[in-house]
Parts: sequence; structure tokens; C-alpha cells
Amino acid sequence: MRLDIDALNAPEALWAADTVYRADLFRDRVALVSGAGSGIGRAVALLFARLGARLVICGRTLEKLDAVADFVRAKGGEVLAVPTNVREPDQVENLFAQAHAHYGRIDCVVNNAGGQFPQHAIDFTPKGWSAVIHNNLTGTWLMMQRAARYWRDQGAASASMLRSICNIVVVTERGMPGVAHTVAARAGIIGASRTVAVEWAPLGIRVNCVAPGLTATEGLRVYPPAAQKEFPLANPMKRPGTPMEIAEAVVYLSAPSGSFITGEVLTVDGGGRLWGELWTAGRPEYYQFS
Ligand SMILES: CCC/C=C/C(=O)SCCNC(=O)CCNC(=O)[C@H](O)C(C)(C)COP(=O)([O-])OP(=O)([O-])OC[C@H]1O[C@@H](n2cnc3c(N)ncnc32)[C@H](O)[C@@H]1OP(=O)([O-])[O-]
Ligand SMILES: NC(=O)C1=CN([C@@H]2O[C@H](COP(=O)(O)OP(=O)(O)OC[C@H]3O[C@@H](n4cnc5c(N)ncnc54)[C@H](OP(=O)(O)O)[C@@H]3O)[C@@H](O)[C@H]2O)C=CC1
Repeated sequence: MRLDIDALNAPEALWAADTVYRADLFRDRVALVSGAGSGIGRAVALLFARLGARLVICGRTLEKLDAVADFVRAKGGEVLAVPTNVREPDQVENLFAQAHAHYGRIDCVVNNAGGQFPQHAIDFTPKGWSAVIHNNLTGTWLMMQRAARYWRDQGAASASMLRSICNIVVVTERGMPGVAHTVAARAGIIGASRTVAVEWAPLGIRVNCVAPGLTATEGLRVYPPAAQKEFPLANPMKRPGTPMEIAEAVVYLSAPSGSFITGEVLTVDGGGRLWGELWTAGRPEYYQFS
């Protein structure tokens, strides 16, 4: 089954899509979403906005952020867009400072910014490995730690504060040939999340991860055509997930629905952990059927 990536990711379609959540779920809350200029991050940001949240969005490319911000404002929402490379501590610092100056509070942080390039692991160069580790492990970590420091400095949590961190990772329990660097980075984030879920519980902070399986976003276009052709074999549902399906999972963990959940990984992969093949850099000859 093929899904139309452009149609599924169109802001109007995301805004109009059915959601199980009530329209004022995040009224008076502030949600910060990284990598919100495209794909999953944009879908998460738009869902938060539809549910009444005021947004802080970041990513490296101002034009992409502006397009999302303009769309949300046209719908009556409030957005602060701050171009940020999450790998740079000073830029992360600036992001939180601007968010606080603008809204005076932050309730939910979604660390979605990330990505990788497909390559057989044996060919990784030190520079390529470092780029992916810094993007996905260091970048997410800097955001998590800054959020925790922000809430610590705000003082004791009250019942009206959500204090939720949700990290977008990948499924690490299965082999995912072609992206060993990102699997290593995301496994690091999952491990760190479980530990700081304990360390930061006294601050009223919950830390969870969402692990999407193959999801129909523009990001998939970096994969070679041979890989893309086989993507419907990635799980027993024989289709990629949609950005909205991931966004609803993020909201579940971030909202009061997740109030007794911390240190958890919510896998949203259509059963891909259980059955399926995912050759992100193409299927090697050894694994051909004939
Ligand atoms: C399907 C599985 C599930 C997941 C799906 C998704 O996530 S979909 C979402 C997917 N969305 C995304 O993935 C979007 C985000 N992804 C990205 O922005 C990049 O992949 C990034 C993480 C490397 C960016 O880090 P950056 O700005 O630092 O990168 P840079 O450009 O400066 O390169 C640094 C070094 O990395 C190396 N190298 C880079 N490319 C290739 C390649 N094709 N080939 C080989 N090597 C490559 C190279 O060594 C390069 O140095 P050089 O040789 O140029 O001196
Ligand atoms: N689509 C899929 O099948 C899956 C995706 N994921 C993960 O979900 C997340 C979103 O991916 P998806 O929406 O598909 O792909 P996209 O490439 O559309 O989204 C990635 C976003 O992250 C931003 N970004 C990347 N690096 C940085 C950085 N250093 N600092 C700030 N922003 C950054 C990009 O914007 P810009 O380049 O402007 O900075 C972009 O908006 C990623 O972490 C991805 O790895 C996980 C599993 C499966």
C-alpha cells in the first residue's frame, strides 16, 4: 500500500485530520517542538496548536519555521519561531531564554529534531559517524538537560504544570541495516531517558520516548529508490505510519493522559518490531531471494 507523502504532510490536511483529543486539552500550555519545520515535528506542533497550546518551534532553517508559524497564526494560534541548531549549546540556551521571555512558562518539550543518512556501517567515516551521533544523541541531550534545568529553576511543580519531555527516537530492538549510527545514538537517548526519569522525578518532570517505525514524511526521500520500493515490507500492516499517528502518540505521553508514565518508550511501528524487513540502504545480495 502506498501513501501520498505530500498529501499526508500538508498543513491543511493535518489541521483537518480527525483526532481523538479534545480541543482545549492544552489551553494555557506552552509546547516546544524541535525540528518542527517539516514531517513529524510539524505534525506534532500543529496538533498541539489545534488543542490550544501556544508553540515554540525550532529547527535550523528559518524559512521552514516561518511557513509553519504563518500557517498556525492564520488559524488563530500563537507561535514563537527560533532558528536553532540543537547541537549547539549556546543556541539551545538562546532558545529557552527566548521561550521564557515570550511566554513565561514551558510545559512540554518534544525533541524531534534529528536524522541520518543511509550507508552500510562498514563504510561510515569518523566524520559521518560523529555528525549523526552529535545530531541525535548530543543534540537531544542538550535539549533534555536544558529543559530540566529550566524547570528546576522555576521551583516546585504545581498540579497545573505538565513538565513533560518526549524524545523521538527509532526502534532499537530490531536490526535496521543502513542506519547503525542513528540506532546507536537513539539507544543512548533511550538509556539516558530511563535514568533521568528517575533523577528528575523529584522535579516533577516525566521523560518518555516515542519510537516511530517507518513514517511517511519528506525525510524518507533521502533513501535510495531500491529501499523506498521495499518500505511497504517494513511491518505486518504493509504501510508506513502517518505523521498524525506519531503526533497522537506524542500528545498521549505529553498530556495528563501520560501523568503516570515516565521512562517509557512507546513504539508506533505497525508491528515492525515483530515482522518485516527494513533495508534503508538497499537489500544486499546475500539477502536476495533468488
Ligand atoms: C528508515 C529508518 C527510520 C528512520 C527514518 C528517518 O529518520 S527519516 C528522516 C530523515 N531526515 C533526515 O535524516 C534529515 C536530517 N539529516 C541530516 O541533516 C544529515 O543526514 C546529517 C545528520 C548528517 C546532518 O548533519 P551535518 O549537517 O553535520 O551533515 P553534513 O551534511 O555536514 O555531513 C557531515 C558528514 O556526514 C557524512 N555524510 C553526510 N551525508 C552523507 C551521505 N549521504 N552519505 C555518506 N556520508 C554522508 C559525511 O562524512 C559528511 O562530511 P563531508 O564528507 O560532507 O565532509
Ligand atoms: N520518518 C521516519 O520514518 C522516521 C523518523 N524518525 C525520526 O523522527 C524525527 C523527524 O523525522 P522526519 O519528520 O521523518 O524527517 P524530517 O527530515 O522532515 O525532519 C527532521 C527535522 O529535524 C530538523 N533538524 C535536523 N537536524 C537538526 C538540528 N541539528 N537542529 C535543529 N533541527 C534539526 C530538520 O530541519 P532543518 O534541517 O531545517 O534543521 C527537520 O525539520 C527525526 O528525528 C527522525 O530521525 C524516526 C523513525 C522513523
